Amino acid sequence: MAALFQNSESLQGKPAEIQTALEVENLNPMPETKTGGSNRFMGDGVFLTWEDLWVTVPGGKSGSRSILQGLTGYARPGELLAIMGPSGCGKSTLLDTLAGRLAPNARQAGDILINGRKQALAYGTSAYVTQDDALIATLTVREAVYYSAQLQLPDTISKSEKKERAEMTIREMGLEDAMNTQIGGWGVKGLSGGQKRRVSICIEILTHPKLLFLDEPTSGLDSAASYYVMSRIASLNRKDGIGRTIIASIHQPSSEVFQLFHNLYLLSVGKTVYFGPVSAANEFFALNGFPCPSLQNPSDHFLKTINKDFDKDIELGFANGIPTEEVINILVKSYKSSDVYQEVQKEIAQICKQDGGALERNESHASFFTQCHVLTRRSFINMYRDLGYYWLRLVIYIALSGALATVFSHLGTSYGSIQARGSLIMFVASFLTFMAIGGFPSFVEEMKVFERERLNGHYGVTAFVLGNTFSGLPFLALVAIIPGAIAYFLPGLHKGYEHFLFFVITLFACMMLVESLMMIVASLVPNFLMGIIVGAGIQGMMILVGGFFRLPADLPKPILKYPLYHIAFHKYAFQGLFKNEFEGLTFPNIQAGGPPTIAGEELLKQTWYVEMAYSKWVDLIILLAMVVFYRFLFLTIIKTTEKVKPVIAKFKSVNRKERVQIMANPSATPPNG
Ligand SMILES: Nc1ncnc2c1ncn2[C@@H]1O[C@H](COP(=O)(O)OP(=O)(O)OP(=O)(O)O)[C@@H](O)[C@H]1O
Repeated sequence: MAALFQNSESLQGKPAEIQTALEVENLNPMPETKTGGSNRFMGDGVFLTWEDLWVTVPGGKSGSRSILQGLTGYARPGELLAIMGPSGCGKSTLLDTLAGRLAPNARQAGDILINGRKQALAYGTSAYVTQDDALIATLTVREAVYYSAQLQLPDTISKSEKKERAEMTIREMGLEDAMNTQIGGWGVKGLSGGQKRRVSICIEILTHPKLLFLDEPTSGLDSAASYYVMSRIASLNRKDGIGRTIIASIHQPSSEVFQLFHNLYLLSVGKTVYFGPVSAANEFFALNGFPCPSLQNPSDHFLKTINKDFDKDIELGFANGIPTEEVINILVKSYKSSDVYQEVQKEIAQICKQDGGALERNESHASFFTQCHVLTRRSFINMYRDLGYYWLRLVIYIALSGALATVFSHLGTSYGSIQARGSLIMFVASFLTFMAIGGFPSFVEEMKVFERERLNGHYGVTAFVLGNTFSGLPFLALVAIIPGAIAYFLPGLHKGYEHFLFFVITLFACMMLVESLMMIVASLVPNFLMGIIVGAGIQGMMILVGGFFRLPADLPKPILKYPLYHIAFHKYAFQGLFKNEFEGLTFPNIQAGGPPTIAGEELLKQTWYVEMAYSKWVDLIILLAMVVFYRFLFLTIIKTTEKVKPVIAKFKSVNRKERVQIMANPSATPPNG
């Protein structure tokens, strides 16, 4: 092995072969790329380096297990780096760590530098095609990519040019025939998994990002489509004369696809088995006693050699009769002592010496107004097409209002109608508003798309919140007016359109409040089931202390003293609706010895202890102010999370003592548990 790695001459011909292949395809006319020769002419490109990178998560006997162990490497402009390894070896974790998107429970240590500087990535500094496709299921391929183009490209580019850029990218990804097909999701069959992958790629390469991460871009694709897609990604390097830095994790590349890559990062159980030129990997394996059989795809051979998941299956046998764990250790050790590794370190030192500039955020260049406008339209179309977002709710609300109208039919103005009116209002203010929780699953899906687009810098948080708010208004109005009219007029609540208007606006405000509350929940608990439970629990508590089930004066002191009673929006909904209903009405009094009639105002004061110091319109204004406050709170939470995450990451770095422990006993904390 030493011969190969001491004599870099032996490596020189191979990139040229690859180069020739690429030039034939006219895809990737990049200059020679060999170990030790960084592309310094790529002045505007991004050099990414990482040294002694560790990632640990809670678990294992010692309380933490290491997913990545001391990884070192670099990615240079104009080059494609392939991260390969068996399933579960840490490929996605490496990409996430490099892209600054490590999971909250993980801790990292080691240096990741951009152009030789420490810089926090994410939120627009790079583009990342994640393993899961977070797309809006109701949009067609054309719409999804075009909306993205409108959000990401500057206002100076005309609409027709944006459309043309979007459609060209779709065609480049081989999706022309699916241009008008809905993406699809649960319940709606749309694109295949491989087609969705390609839509995700389209969206992220529209702006030709300087630093691009792709997590298994070819999963779900056949070998021809994989080659085609990877070729297009490689061809980004030809655009505008700027070299792009592209890092992709990849499973089972065909030999053709494999040759599109310049460097290979081979991982197993979180350790570096090999990092260097693709062309030299074969020799590295051969010199360590694991040569690739002729006629076998080298990438298949590498993965088979370092996959220990099936060691227990004697039938499959081991490479050269050696247990795979041992094979991995041999390769890891051998690599660490190779000249290639020395070259890698020299190269990193060279890169770090350069006075590179900080990587600018690739924030949306569309104006704030354009972002709001496009997001409102996109969200409106999604809400309109997604049956579960509002339409199903409208149907259920109509059915419930019909049931309400039947149960409370012919209310009249008898003494008994006092209690019936109170119960009807209570049902509307609590249960009908509670039902607004029904849009949560659709909202969670929307939040996944937001998370991806936000991290990739497509638009700002404020534009998203405004877009989502404006787009939902017509639907909420519809859900408030139609079922509201059924529940109001059929039983015969307080006559007069002013009273009906107040009833409908209160219902509308309460539903908006529940939606806003669920948005806050979704930003903190981004899990569908947990979110529903948390949201329902909070509302249940608010309903309970809202002043109907227990009269406000009788509520235990802590509930009144502490803010729960005052922040429970049901309090204002109950109060406002009760005032709206009872003020101005009189009822016969059946109690012996009392006056012949009871005024509604008396009932409000003496029976329900409603706060009469202010009018029902004040209650409504408080509700509307709460809507604004809740939306603002949602915005603040997202913005704060963005700022706090990098700070938390700093505090969570793996300390030296832990690293020493892991190194001393690596098998005690295997990345695969
Ligand atoms: N946040 C986390 N908390 C706990 N364990 C984690 C976390 N992230 C990753 N892991 C574990 O680390 C290991 C590596 O995961 P990772 O997703 O990086 O592997 P991978 O090589 O990308 O796998 P695949 O090819 O199957 O996608 C797995 O065992 C996984 O369960």
